[in-house]
Order: sequence, then structure tokens, then C-alpha cells
Amino acid sequence: MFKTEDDITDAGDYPSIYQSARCGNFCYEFKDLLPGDYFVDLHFVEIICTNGPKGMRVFNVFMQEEKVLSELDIYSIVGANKPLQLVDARVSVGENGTLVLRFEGVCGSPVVSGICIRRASKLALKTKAEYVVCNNCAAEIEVPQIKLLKSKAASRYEKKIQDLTHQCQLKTNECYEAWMSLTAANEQLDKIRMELGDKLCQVHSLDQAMEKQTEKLKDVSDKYERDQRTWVAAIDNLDKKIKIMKREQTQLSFEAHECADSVPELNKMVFAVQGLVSQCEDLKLKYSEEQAKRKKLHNQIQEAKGNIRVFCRCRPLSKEEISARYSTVVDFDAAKDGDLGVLTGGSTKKHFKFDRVFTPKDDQVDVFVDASPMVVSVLDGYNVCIFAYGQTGTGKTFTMEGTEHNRGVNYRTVEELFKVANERSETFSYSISVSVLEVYNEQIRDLLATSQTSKKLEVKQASEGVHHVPGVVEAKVENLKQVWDVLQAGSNSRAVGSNNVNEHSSRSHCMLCIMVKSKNLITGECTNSKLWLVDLAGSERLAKTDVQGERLKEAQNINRSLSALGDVISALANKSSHIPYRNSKLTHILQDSLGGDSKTLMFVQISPSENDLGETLSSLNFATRVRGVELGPAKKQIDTGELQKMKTMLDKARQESRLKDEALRKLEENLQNLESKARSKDQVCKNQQDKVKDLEGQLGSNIELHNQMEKQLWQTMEKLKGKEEAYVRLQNKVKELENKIREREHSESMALQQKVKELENKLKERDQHQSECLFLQQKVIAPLAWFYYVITSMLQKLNFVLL
Ligand SMILES: Nc1ncnc2c1ncn2[C@@H]1O[C@H](COP(=O)(O)OP(=O)(O)OP(=O)(O)O)[C@@H](O)[C@H]1O
Repeated sequence: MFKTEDDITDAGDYPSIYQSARCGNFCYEFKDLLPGDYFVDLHFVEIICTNGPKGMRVFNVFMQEEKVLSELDIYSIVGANKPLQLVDARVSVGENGTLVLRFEGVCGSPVVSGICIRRASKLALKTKAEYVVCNNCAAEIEVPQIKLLKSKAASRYEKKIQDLTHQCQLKTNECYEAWMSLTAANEQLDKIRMELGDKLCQVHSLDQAMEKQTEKLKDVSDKYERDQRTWVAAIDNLDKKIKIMKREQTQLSFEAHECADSVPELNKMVFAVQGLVSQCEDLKLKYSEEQAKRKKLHNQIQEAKGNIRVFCRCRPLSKEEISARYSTVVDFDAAKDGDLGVLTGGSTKKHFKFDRVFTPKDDQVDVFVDASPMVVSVLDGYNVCIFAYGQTGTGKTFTMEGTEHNRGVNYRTVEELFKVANERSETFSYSISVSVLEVYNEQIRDLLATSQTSKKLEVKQASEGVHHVPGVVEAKVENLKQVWDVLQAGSNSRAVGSNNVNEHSSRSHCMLCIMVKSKNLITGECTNSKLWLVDLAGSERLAKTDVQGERLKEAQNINRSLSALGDVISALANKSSHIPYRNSKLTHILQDSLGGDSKTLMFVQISPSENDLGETLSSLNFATRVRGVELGPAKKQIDTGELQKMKTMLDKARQESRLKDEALRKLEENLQNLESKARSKDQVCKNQQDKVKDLEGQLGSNIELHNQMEKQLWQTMEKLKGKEEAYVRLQNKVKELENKIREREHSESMALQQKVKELENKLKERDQHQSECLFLQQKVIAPLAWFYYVITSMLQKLNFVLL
């Protein structure tokens, strides 16, 4: 016997069932069975749910090649995964002991899950037999009584079966309709689901749009709030500003009124100032006249003293001379009067007369006291030339340059110039610049030039009566320190050019030029003057030096330039039509500072030593020639009484000038104070008027701006209102939509639920019908099949008997 005990409740993957399942046409052959009758149970199950109408999965079952089941559709009877059993199908096994079960047209899914074969009891077959005679052969054919009974019952049953089959058919139809309606409902449900999905998508996108809209609205409202705050702050600020401006305007109008009130007073002041100004103008005029007079007198004194003045200075005996026991040949007894005696040998004494004689005891200060008036002339616009002449080693450099602790004329001159320039700073402005030159072997060298050029420096005429050396450095100096630095630079540069500084210095002319540009701040008169301070080369005679070659050339050049200087001075004194300035570089450079209105001071430097007597006499003779020629006999005879008178006049004029200066200064101060007060008042008044105008303008523009801002604010608020309304409208719309969606969802879900319920009910009903059908089928089909089988076999037998 082959039987499965598997209980199929749900769709499960039971291997035994699968293994026994087959598709298509197949048969099971059971061998070695005892001949006789058997009950066969067939267990069916539709494992896979296969949708489709009834009659799609039908198959036939044959037992011993007799069709016991025709067009069986399990699914339509029990549905998916439900077992169906055919029980107690009776079959006879012949002498061959073989039972053949054949399945035909099994399609779709496996259906046969078990076969049960049981032997039928023999007793059951032993029924009382009846005999019938065959019409053809008259043979008696045994017909069991029971068979007749059974045939009656079978007919009864057949009828019942027909009823039941009919009912079953009806139920199947109903089920089919229910199934179709369920399918349709399912389809509708799917459609609704899809619609619902679409709606949900729509709702979602609407939500998103709403969120975006809300965010936008939030941004707009934030911006609006921010703008509102800014505008409110701006309006507050403007209000404050307007208030401040109004206060300022009140203040300014008050001040303007005050100013207007003070106008008469101011007018009075202006009149007074105008009076003072005219007074001042008079005083200025007088002051200028006085100054001109003073200048004239000063000049007259200078002229009286001589435009070319000669000072003689004798140095002390040097250590070497003392140790060599050289005696002094110079007599200073009448030095105070400018007289100098030189012992020329024995008791012979030669006398010389100069403007001043400085003994070895006289120091640099004493020397400069007498030289300073000449120096100051350069500030009055005169060209001045001071030079030191004499034999080497007689103190030319000492007099002109001096030492660090014993400054000479050069330094003191500049010092004096700055001092006087400062004193005159209220009436004059001065610009001072300095050049330092050297003339060696008739060649000009710029000692301030940072780089020496190969180009020769030449003297050129800049304009009528003005000569200069183009390309020469003119260092602008504003104080003593700067002058000292320039002098040092010149001195250093001079040293660079030679191995032995002293030797070189004695063989070249060192020329310091101080250029002064002045402006009279009262009259506006400008002058351009220069002061030459020249340390000449040694004047020793050629014969004595006894030199040759380069030194001879140097000495010749020195002699030539010095004699050219003498010639120029002579020509000037003689008022000659031609002054031979161009005979040497020295005189050519000094052209505009020697002669004319210029003033010249010569220091003749001498040695007291008997050893230098010859050179001393030579120098003194040259100096005498210069002085003698210049002053001339007529000029020498100056009336001292007249001079004294002029001096007294000058002193008086100076005194008066000082007093007037003082008065003028005070008046000027007063005037300046009044003018500045008037100016400041004017300025204040003007400023305030301007301020009032500005403020009025600003106020106007601010009011306009304020109005514009208010307008803008109002417009913005209107816009915002509109936006807020739109926002509220949108929010309402969104809410409405949400409500609609909710309602729709609710109604749709309700309808769906209802439908689902209905469908479930229908399904339940169908299930119930199906189970009923199944139950009926089970109840009916098996016996029916049995009866059918029995009847068929009996009919066969009957046919056989009948045949
Ligand atoms: N009045 C003086 N009192 C003291 N010493 C002096 C005086 N004059 C000149 N001497 C000294 O004499 C020496 C020579 O002077 P200085 O060099 O000035 O002569 P010089 O004429 O310029 O010579 P050179 O022509 O060589 O340049 C220096 O040592 C200087 O200090």
C-alpha cells in the first residue's frame, strides 16, 4: 500500500508531496497484488494557486483503463492549497496481480499527492445472485439481487447526483461570478489604490509646495520685519538729526542775530583798524626811508673807511723760530693806529700804514670785530670779497678758517650772517647757500662735488655784472651746523686731491662763496649778493723758492694770479675803462665781487721772524700798493670832524630808528591783532552764515528725504500688507486643500473599507459555498463515483451478458 500522511493545511513546500506529483500523462502500476477487489483512495491537492476560469485545469483519471474521473478541476472545487480526497474507489485486480492507475491531461501544477490502496472485503461481494436469460444465446446470466437493488438506488442516486451536480454547477457559477466580481473588485481596489497613491503624491507635492511657499512667506515676513526695523531706526535717526539741526539752526540764527547786532561795533573797529593801517603805512614809509638813510649812512661810513680795506696781521714766532733764536723784526708800537714798523737792518725801520694792524696777541675775535661790518654788507645786497694774502706759513688759513677751538673769519662770518638774518627776520627773509672752490694751476675745482667730472669748470657771465661758474654745487644752508658740515666737506675734498695737505693748501687758492638772496618783507625789494672768503696761495717769491718743473709751474701760476689780482685792484683804483679780470681764474671768478659796488677786505699776513724779512717786506709793499692805490691821497685826507659829525648823526639815526622800530613793531603788533581779530570775526560770521545756509539746505534735503522715506515706507507697508493677505489666502487655501484631501481620503478609505468588507463577506460567502460544495462534492462525488463505477461495471457486465 502507498499512502501519504502529510497534512496539507497551507501552501507548504513538503518534499514528499512534490516528489509524488507529476504533470501531463502518467500512470502508476502496482504489481504483485493478490487478485480481487480493492478500494483505492486518491489524495489531490492543488499546490499552486492558479487563477482562471473553471475548466482550465481539468484532467481524467483511469483505473485499470476505466475512466473513473472525468474532467476533474480541483481548484474550482476546493480552491488553492486545499486537499481533496477520492475515497473508496473500487477496482478489481486480475490474475496478473497488477493495478494500473492512469492520469491524463494533468496541467498547470502538480495535483496528486497520495494514493491509498486497500483490499476490499470478499463478503461484501457475496450477494444473492439472480439469473437472466440472454436473448441471443439463451444462456443464464447471474445477476445479483443486490445489483438490481443497487441499480435502482443508483438511478435514484444518479438523479440525486444530477440534482447535486446541477446545484454544484450553480454554486460553481456563483463562485465563478463571485470570483470574477472579486477580481473586478480587486482591480477596482488596485485602481483606487493607484488613485490613492496619485492623490498621496499630489498631497505630498502640495505639502512640499506649501512648505516652500511657507518658507518664502517666512523669508518675506522676516525681511519685512528687518526692513521695518531698519526703517524705524533710520526714521528715529533722522528725527534725532532733524532735532539737532533745528537746535543748531536756532543757535546759529541766534548767533547770526548777535553778529548782525555787532556789525556797527565791527564797523567801528574796521574804521579804527583802517586808521591804524594808514598810520602803519605812514610808519612803514618812514621806516623804509629811515632804513634807506641808515643803509646810506652805513655805506657812507664804509666808503669813508674805504671800499678796499687792508688789515695787517702778524703771527707769533713759531717754536722752530724761537728755538732757532730768530729775532722779531716787526714793531707794533703804533699798531692801534694802523701803523707798523719793520726793522730792515741795523736801526733802519720801514713804516707801513694799514686800516688795522693785528699783533700776535690779537685773537680771532679781535680780528673779526673789525671785519664784521664788511661781512654784514652782504645782507644789505652788496658783493663782498675778503681774502688773505701772504707768504706760506704766515697764518692765512689760520685767519680765514681757524681751528676747531679757535674759529676764523669764515665760520664767524657765517655765524654773524645767521645772527643778523635772524635779527632781521621780521623785515627780511634770507636764503643762504654755499659753494667751495679751489683754483690750482689755473684750474677750477668744485670741492663740494660728490664726483669729479672731467669737464673743465669755467667762469661764465650769467647776466650784466653777474658772473658764476656753471655746474658748481650750491649747498643751501639754514644753520651753522650745516655750514660747518659744508666747510668740513670742502676741506676733506681738498685733502683728497693731494698727499700733503699743507703743501697743497699753500699752492692753491681756496675760495668759499656765500650766496645770499634777500627779500624785504615790507617793500618787497629783493637782492642777490655774494660774499667771497678767499685763502690765497703762498706769495713767496719765485727766486727764493728755487724750484723747477711742476713746482716752478705752480709758483708761476700763483705769482701770475696774485699779480693779476694786483693789476685788477690797480685798474679799479685808477677807474680804468678796462679791468683785466680775465688775466687769471682767480680774478675772473671774483669779477663781480671786486670793484663796482662791491667791498673788499684784504688780510696781509706777515711773519715776525727776521728770517722772513724779505717776504714780509714784499707782502707789506703789495698790501700798501693795494691800499695806497685804492684810497689815494685825496681820500686819505678825510675830515675827521665831518666823520665824527656823521658818526653822531648815524648814532642818532640809529637811536631814532630803534625807537621807531619799536613803535612800529608795537603798532604792527596791534594792527596784526586787530586785523586777525577782525578777520576771525569776519570768518566766524561768514562761517556761521555758510553753516546756516548749509544747514538750511541739509534740513530741506533731509525733510525731502524724510518724506521720500515715509512714502517708501508706506509703499513697502502696503506691499507687505498685500503679501500678508496673499499669504493668509494661501494658508487658507492650503488648509482647505488639506481638509479636502483628508475628507477625500477618509471617504475613499471608508468606501474602500466598505468595499473590502463587502468583498470579504462575498469571499466568506464564496468560501462557505465552496466548502459546502466541497462537502457536497466529497459527500456526493465519492459515492457517486463509486456508484458510477459500479453501475458502469454492472452495465458492462450486463452488456456482456446481454451480448
Ligand atoms: N695769529 C696766530 N696766532 C697763533 N698761531 C698762528 C697765527 N697765525 C698762524 N699761526 C700758526 O702758524 C702756522 C701756519 O699757519 P697757516 O697754516 O695758517 O699759514 P698759511 O699762511 O695758511 O700757510 P700756507 O700758505 O702754507 O697755507 C699754523 O700752525 C698756525 O696755527
